[in-house]
Amino acid sequence: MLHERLEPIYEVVVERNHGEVEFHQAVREVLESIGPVLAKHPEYAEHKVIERLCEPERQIVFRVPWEDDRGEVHINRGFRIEFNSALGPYKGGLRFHPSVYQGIVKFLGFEQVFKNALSGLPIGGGKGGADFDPKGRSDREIMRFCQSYMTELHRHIGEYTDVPAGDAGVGGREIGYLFGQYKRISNRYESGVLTGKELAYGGARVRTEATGYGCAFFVQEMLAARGDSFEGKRVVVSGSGNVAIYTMEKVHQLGGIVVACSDSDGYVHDEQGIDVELVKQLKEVERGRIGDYAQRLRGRFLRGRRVWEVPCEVAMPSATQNEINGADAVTLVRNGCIAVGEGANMPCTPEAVRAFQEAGIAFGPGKAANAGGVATSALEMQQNASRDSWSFEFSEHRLEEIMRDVHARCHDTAAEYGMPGNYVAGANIAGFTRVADAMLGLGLI
Ligand SMILES: NC(=O)C1=CN([C@@H]2O[C@H](COP(=O)(O)OP(=O)(O)OC[C@H]3O[C@@H](n4cnc5c(N)ncnc54)[C@H](OP(=O)(O)O)[C@@H]3O)[C@@H](O)[C@H]2O)C=CC1
Ligand SMILES: O=C(O)CCC(=O)C(=O)O
Repeated sequence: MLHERLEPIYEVVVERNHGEVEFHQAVREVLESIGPVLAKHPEYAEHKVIERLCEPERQIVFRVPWEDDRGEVHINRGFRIEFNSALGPYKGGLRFHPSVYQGIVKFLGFEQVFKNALSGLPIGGGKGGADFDPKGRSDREIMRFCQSYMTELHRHIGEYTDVPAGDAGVGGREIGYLFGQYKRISNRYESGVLTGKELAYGGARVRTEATGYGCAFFVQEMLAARGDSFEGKRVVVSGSGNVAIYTMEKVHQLGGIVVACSDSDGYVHDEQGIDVELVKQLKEVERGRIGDYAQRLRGRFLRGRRVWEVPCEVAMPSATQNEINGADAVTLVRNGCIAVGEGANMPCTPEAVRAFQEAGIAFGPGKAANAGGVATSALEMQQNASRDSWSFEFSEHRLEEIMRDVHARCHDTAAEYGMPGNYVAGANIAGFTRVADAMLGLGLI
């Protein structure tokens, strides 16, 4: 249910952003949480802060022409949504996936605004991408696509303006090609213009691991708040990309056992515990399919099946939006799940979130649980600005501290507003109030 002042705002969002259902979903979830804030802070409504927050500051849509290895020309559509810069330069990743359209980029940008606020760091929110499918493309094709994409994007970004990074389909290889093209056409070695770079050209240690490690740290905090830990827990992780791989690695270090992971073909089930080095080899080096895991080592590959049918105590969705529906959530709860940490952005449908909350399990929403990636990107910006390079140990320690703070902010805010244990409300309210206060201070812009 929405607060009476928020229902008309939501209706306008739906009308003005026709058909962008993922964006509507993300807005509704935040609006459902912030009703109690309006009672305490009428100034937010008076200055139309919420209406302003729902409208991106700038939306860029552009043509990306490129040529494949056979000489055929392709045209993709590129996006960058510069959502809110009240707290700092727009910050957020680029997604290359055929499903990308305005509504996906907008939902991701909107989530990013609150996530970045929650991190406590000086970064605004933005997101971008293209409806380009990198699967099966050669390195040269990826390079040509990235160069064409950056040929337009370069005029919109900068260390003090907008700092993109990776997201699904965009990792170190793509960031390298994007940075190379930016450097060439701007004639500036502006390290802080992109994050997620390789160490050889201004990258930061732990950025590759940060989203997954951070999510494991967040779940560890939620379990500790209930007097529990990862020790001996069966864990299911979806996906087998960047977030999933480093979630699995850290869960194992913290004493849990990841028994299943997936890709869009199906899932692999390994009761002895997923061998993360093999997944790295299959996915990061060979850019292959998770189905090969069982043939190479052990376990079973179940094609076309849903990974959430595997019994576990902790579920960590790390693939894509809306990948756990209401029925999956009921199955997880029935099978003994006690905690969920969202590594992906908005992987649980509203029905799934409701089922988890009604069952009283610890539920960490993405804008809190996966904030470690963007937070470590902000640390990369800090190192670039000071021409410094921190050790792995120091960087990981900073990440762990940040995730502990994010957890505390959500936990304490939920309690302050009379909803103890509700991390969704805590994350939305804490993120919202930090951005809203900055927007009030900056005047009507
Ligand atoms: N990278 C980062 O730093 C951050 C990422 N995120 C979020 O985490 C999620 C994953 O990102 P990331 O790991 O970087 O992306 P990657 O592209 O590295 O990996 C995505 C993984 O998810 C799998 N996948 C995609 N769709 C499905 C599906 N429908 N069912 C099962 N598996 C699927 C992919 O499989 P396949 O290869 O078959 O497509 C792949 O294994 C996204 O929601 C992203 O927005 C959030 C914060 C930061
Ligand atoms: O590191 C970044 O700037 C972006 C990370 C990201 O895209 C996300 O948090 O969803």
